[in-house]
Amino acid sequence: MVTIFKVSESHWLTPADRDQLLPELRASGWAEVGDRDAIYKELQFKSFNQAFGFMTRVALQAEKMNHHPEWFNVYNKVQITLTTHDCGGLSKRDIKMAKFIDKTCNNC
Ligand SMILES: C[C@H](O)[C@H](O)[C@H]1CNC2=NC(N)=NC(=O)C2=N1
Repeated sequence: MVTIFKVSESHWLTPADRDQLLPELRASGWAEVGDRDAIYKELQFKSFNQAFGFMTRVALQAEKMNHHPEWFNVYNKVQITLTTHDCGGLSKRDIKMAKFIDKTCNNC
């Protein structure tokens, strides 16, 4: 008898998950936060208009996923921290959101 464990997307990432999933995000500019189990990236756009348009698209995705970034915007810069509050650290939702962010900002 095979037992299949379905791990929810908001489950804490195991070390093996991290070894598999984080290198790709590090390569696109994400960094692990020193004092939190979270990942961080700074984005710079051509204008505030571009930055806010990006934030609008991410906000809609956040609502769709029920997974919200911690972010800070000054003019054309957006600082983003991703972590899963429900599990107190990184989960697959953070990986999914980071990939969406990278796709949406066209490697800005
Ligand atoms: C009540 C609501 O569903 C939860 O608080 C959701 C909302 N958005 C969230 N966003 C993030 N980043 N982590 C969460 O655990 C989370 N949980």
